[in-house]
Amino acid sequence: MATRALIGARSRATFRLPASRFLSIGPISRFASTLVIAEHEGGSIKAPSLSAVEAAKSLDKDNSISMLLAGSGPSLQEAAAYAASCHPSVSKVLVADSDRFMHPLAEPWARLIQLVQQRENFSHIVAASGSFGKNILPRAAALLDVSPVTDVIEISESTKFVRPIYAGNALCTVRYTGAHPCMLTIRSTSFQAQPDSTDSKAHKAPISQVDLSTFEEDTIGKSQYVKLTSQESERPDLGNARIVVTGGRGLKSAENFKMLEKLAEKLGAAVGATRAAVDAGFVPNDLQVGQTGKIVAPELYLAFGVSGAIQHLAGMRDSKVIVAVNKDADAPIFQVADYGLVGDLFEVIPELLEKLPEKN
Ligand SMILES: Cc1cc2nc3c(=O)[nH]c(=O)nc-3n(C[C@H](O)[C@H](O)[C@H](O)COP(=O)(O)OP(=O)(O)OC[C@H]3O[C@@H](n4cnc5c(N)ncnc54)[C@H](O)[C@@H]3O)c2cc1C
Repeated sequence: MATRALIGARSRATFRLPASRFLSIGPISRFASTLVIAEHEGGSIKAPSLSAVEAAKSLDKDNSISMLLAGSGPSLQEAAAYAASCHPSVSKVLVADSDRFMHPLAEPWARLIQLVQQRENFSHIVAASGSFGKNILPRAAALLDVSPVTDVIEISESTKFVRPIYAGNALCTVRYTGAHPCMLTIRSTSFQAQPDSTDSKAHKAPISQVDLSTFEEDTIGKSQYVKLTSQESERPDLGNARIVVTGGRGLKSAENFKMLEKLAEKLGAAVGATRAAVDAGFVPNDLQVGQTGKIVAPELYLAFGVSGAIQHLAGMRDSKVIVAVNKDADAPIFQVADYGLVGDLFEVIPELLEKLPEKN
């Protein structure tokens, strides 16, 4: 192997700013009753929505948590049955069954949230901060005339939240003093659902159908569902993977990314990429990690040929262990890495592939 140096100086300091007022219209006064907007697939609730329930739990110890599911067909009913027993803190499952909600378009979903809120008057509405929640929640907030608090990573009181600002370089504490409902998107990596909280045997919440007879179509909605393009892969989902193997511009081509895919297969890991790698067309943009991509916090994050720009760090700096391989000893990624290897990735990856056993 060529000469390499191991360096490992981790400094992931973030500044904490004092609490600031987010809005000042009038305080939320009563106990929390929270609506969690849930995303479902294949008859079960997606993991980030379970994290949203976990976050809702921290709003108030007496919080009553309802989950809203929408869609149509047998998979919706299956998901509703799953939702009823997916988490002991869910006290009710609301189901909106209509072809309008077949696809996650913001317009009909936002109208649905407005309708449900007008009837149930929840104190809080929470969704995970993925593309689903980020698409729907702000529009619903506009219809309800409130300002959402986004990307919450910590809840200390029912109206006091911590969220990252300046691409994750500072943490800001905000107090929501607006009108009902207080609407939040939460980072699922900060509210991991506990394994024992998904015990399906002990708990069954009641399921009720949302009456859609007064549902108003959004007449100004301009988006249209065209098609879903998704990659068939046995690798874990990037957002929830325990190990993430990320490649940057240093990989140089789409062809070279295949090495990284092999490594991910051996490690049972998800593949991630920097924006530069995505922009260069090496991989599709759903693999992008960072400020404008996915936020991940796996147990192990391996970065190959990644410089460590702040916009990339914003998406992975909370990973438990960070390993970086870069030929430039001054690359900023080494400032957040627990283990750093100064070396050529075109030597390191083949050597790793050779030494790691095949996955059973
Ligand atoms: C508003 C905004 C939002 C952004 N959002 C994101 C985001 O979400 N995610 C994101 O990633 N970026 C984002 N960016 C872009 C970001 O600023 C950087 O440009 C990008 O992260 C750089 O990607 P990179 O590290 O792959 O490329 P580079 O910065 O070009 O780094 C490539 C690295 O590879 C190393 N290298 C080269 N060859 C080898 C080799 N053979 N072996 C080992 N190492 C090698 C080099 O030393 C270098 O450090 C955003 C930028 C802006 C302005």
